[in-house]
Amino acid sequence: MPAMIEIRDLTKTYGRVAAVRDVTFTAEPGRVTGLLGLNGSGKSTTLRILLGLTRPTSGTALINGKRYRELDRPLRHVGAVLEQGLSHPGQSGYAHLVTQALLGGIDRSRVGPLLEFVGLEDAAAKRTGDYSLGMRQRLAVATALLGEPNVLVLDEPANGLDPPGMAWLRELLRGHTDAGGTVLISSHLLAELEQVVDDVVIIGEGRILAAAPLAELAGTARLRIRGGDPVRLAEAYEKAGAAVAAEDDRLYVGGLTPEQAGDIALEIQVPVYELVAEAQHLEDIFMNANVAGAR
Ligand SMILES: Nc1ncnc2c1ncn2[C@@H]1O[C@H](COP(=O)(O)OP(=O)(O)OP(=O)(O)O)[C@@H](O)[C@H]1O
Repeated sequence: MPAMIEIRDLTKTYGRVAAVRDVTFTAEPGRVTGLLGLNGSGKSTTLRILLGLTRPTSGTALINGKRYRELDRPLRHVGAVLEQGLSHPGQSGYAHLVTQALLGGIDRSRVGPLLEFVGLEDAAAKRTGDYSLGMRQRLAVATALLGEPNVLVLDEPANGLDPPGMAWLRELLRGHTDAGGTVLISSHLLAELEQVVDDVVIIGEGRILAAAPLAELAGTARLRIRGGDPVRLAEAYEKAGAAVAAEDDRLYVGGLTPEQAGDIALEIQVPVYELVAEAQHLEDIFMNANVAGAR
């Protein structure tokens, strides 16, 4: 079976607070899926349910077709890097990995090569309490890879990584998906994520605001239009099914090609002074989704 993550109709309420509401999305094999949201939007809750650390109020979160608790030898299916970090600061990186290997029923012979793989071979004997934040992230990634899982789940892995560390992580994740693995990564660092994700899931106040391939979201360039009668232009574009936002004397129009927008202006006899197709960055996509979600 291909490695994948399937979240369906997931809801989690804490008393009267709905941390996650009716969340549905999939993270597919061979692709890096980014789960994006502001603080408190429900990212961690979704990931914690996926990893069997929190019970959902309703709905399902499956890894390779099963709930985490139903997985036989879960570390062989899924490796996770969560925010809370490592438990024992007095242990060396090597000892930490050996302990985790033993707990997970994994041969300790994997530890040496893994330390090398994440670039910690020279720090293997050092106490993890003396590790830098970046080194701790590398060790957390090594821990996640212990069972050679085909699914990787990373909660805010970019925190604490410097630019070379980020480049290292990007390459590692790309290698994982090139080999057919699945990666789900949560973050609010949009510029960093933009360089690594294939698919984007935007979550706000516990709800999915957008879910699509990045290329599709970024490719739907919006048009910036300045014309003689913005009000009539906006009406005509909306009638044609476009999403229109006005700012000063400019309109931002989504869902039309430049040709369509020009033809419509000609039809209603409104002159156009400026018409620009703007490519969207992940940051714009994210902000637009949150603005639309708040309406
Ligand atoms: N154990 C809990 N008890 C009560 N409320 C909770 C609990 N865990 C999360 N929440 C609430 O659920 C909402 C979503 O929290 P969650 O941690 O999933 O967000 P997040 O997107 O991961 O944010 P962050 O980036 O800050 O970690 C928040 O309003 C939070 O206060």
